[in-house]
Amino acid sequence: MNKKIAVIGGGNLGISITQGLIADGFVKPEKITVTRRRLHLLKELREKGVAVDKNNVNAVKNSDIIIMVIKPYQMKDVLEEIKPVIDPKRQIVISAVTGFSIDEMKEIVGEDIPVFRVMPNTAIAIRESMTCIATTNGTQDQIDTVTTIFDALGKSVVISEELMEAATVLGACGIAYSLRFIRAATQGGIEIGFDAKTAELIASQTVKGAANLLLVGGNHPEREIDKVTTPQGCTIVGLNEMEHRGFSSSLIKGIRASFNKIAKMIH
Ligand SMILES: NC(=O)C1=CN([C@@H]2O[C@H](COP(=O)(O)OP(=O)(O)OC[C@H]3O[C@@H](n4cnc5c(N)ncnc54)[C@H](OP(=O)(O)O)[C@@H]3O)[C@@H](O)[C@H]2O)C=CC1
Ligand SMILES: O=C(O)[C@@H]1CCC=N1
Repeated sequence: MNKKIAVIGGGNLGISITQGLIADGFVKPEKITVTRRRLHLLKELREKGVAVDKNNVNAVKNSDIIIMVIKPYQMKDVLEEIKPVIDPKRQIVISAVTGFSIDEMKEIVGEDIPVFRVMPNTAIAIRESMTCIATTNGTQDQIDTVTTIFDALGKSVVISEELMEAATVLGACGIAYSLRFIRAATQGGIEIGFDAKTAELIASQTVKGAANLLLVGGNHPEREIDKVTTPQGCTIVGLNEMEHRGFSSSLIKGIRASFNKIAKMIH
């Protein structure tokens, strides 16, 4: 990709996005400027050739795409700071900031600046993110550009903004739910004989394989489950015991609890 990118907020997520973008040369390091106040914490990126700067205005002036990765309470001030140098004809603003709406952004930067909201997850660091993308004023060309960026960092889907909170729960919080499944499976594996490292390897690769049966194979989960569950076998016994104890139900209720919480955090 031959665009210049400013990553405003080089913290956990900003660094992960930058690392993902420069991996395999998708974007040349010198085309990216990452900003934060404590510049010394960007030493590793600087050593890889990424430009680092304390000055958000300079970074924005020199870029085509501006990615906001600061905390929600910092958004108003930083958007106001960069607003005078954003050129609506040439630039787009992408925000990964949880709970800051497109309307709130447009109120600060103006209606004519193309604004996107994205919800990636932390697997973006290894370019395996699921990223949901929303816009209300981006053109198809701009949507294609944003999609190309996040497809290079995993998979992406364009959704309506009303679904952003749901996307946060299923995609971003989902990393934690999935990892807790792997952790619990690992603990079960230890109980039935494996050392912790081997149990974790088996549990993790098994989850990856199961996910790929759907992503690569294109099948419905229950079809794949049917293939594993031998009549009167051990899988169905274990699976039914998990369901009797509320496996699917607890996941669905947990997702709803997260969703209720995010709704309260935002409104
Ligand atoms: N989708 C997901 O899975 C996740 C999404 N998020 C979202 O991403 C955003 C960032 O989260 P995260 O990376 O964890 O937070 P961090 O605190 O790690 O990063 C924010 C960075 O912004 C920098 N910063 C603060 N003020 C300014 C400023 N005025 N100009 C430039 N940089 C500034 C800070 O560095 P310094 O203090 O040195 O300036 C800090 O490194 C949040 O809005 C959060 O909601 C977060 C986690 C997961
Ligand atoms: O737990 C949270 O509130 C944030 C939102 C997405 C991931 N972490």
